[in-house]
Amino acid sequence: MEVRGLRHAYGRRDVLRGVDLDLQPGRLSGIVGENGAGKSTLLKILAGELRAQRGTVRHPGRFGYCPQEVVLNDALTVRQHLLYFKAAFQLPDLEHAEEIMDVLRFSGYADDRAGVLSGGTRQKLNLTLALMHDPQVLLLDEPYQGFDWDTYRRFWDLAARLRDAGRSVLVVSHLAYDIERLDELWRLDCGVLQPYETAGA
Ligand SMILES: Nc1ncnc2c1ncn2[C@@H]1O[C@H](COP(=O)(O)OP(=O)(O)OP(=O)(O)O)[C@@H](O)[C@H]1O
Repeated sequence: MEVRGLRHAYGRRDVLRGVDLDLQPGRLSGIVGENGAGKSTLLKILAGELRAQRGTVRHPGRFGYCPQEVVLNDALTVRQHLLYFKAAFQLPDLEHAEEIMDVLRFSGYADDRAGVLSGGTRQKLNLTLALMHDPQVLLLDEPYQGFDWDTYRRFWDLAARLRDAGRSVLVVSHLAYDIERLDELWRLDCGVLQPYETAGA
């Protein structure tokens, strides 16, 4: 994915002031920034959910987007969500989705309605829906929010496996935990991306 010169403002509030970013296959990348720095705005633009006022986003293939806010239908079961997305992604089966559910340890919830799931389990479903079509580029906005420690570690193992399989994985967070797991890390500060090290953190 190649991003050049992204600029975006909400009214008079400049949020992105010229963001350039290259996401390479087989790289696990991170972006950190304070609350309100513009991380979700950037990911929404990369995912095509929001149109930037200036700049370009180019990507060669399919991508997966895990938004910060979980978008589920409370009346549908976990399995019904998977079937809905299977149809949308035109997948032959749910094999990959079931593997991810197994890694995240929530296969036992397949017949539960989303409305009764715990926050962490809703997030597991959110992440599974973003990954189940095996996208080449993964855009993950605070993907481990609500995860317990064990699930958090499993998430990173999964992210590393996807990277090793040649996917581009971008993880956005307000906290720079576990930065040694990343191949590269930027800080979104004052509307531009800086290498994390040069930010002096
Ligand atoms: N739809 C909107 N209309 C107006 N302002 C917005 C809108 N969405 C975001 N903002 C503002 O833009 C700024 C960046 O918001 P954004 O959600 O991108 O930040 P963030 O880095 O993801 O924050 P957090 O870490 O708290 O999730 C904030 O000041 C926010 O209030």
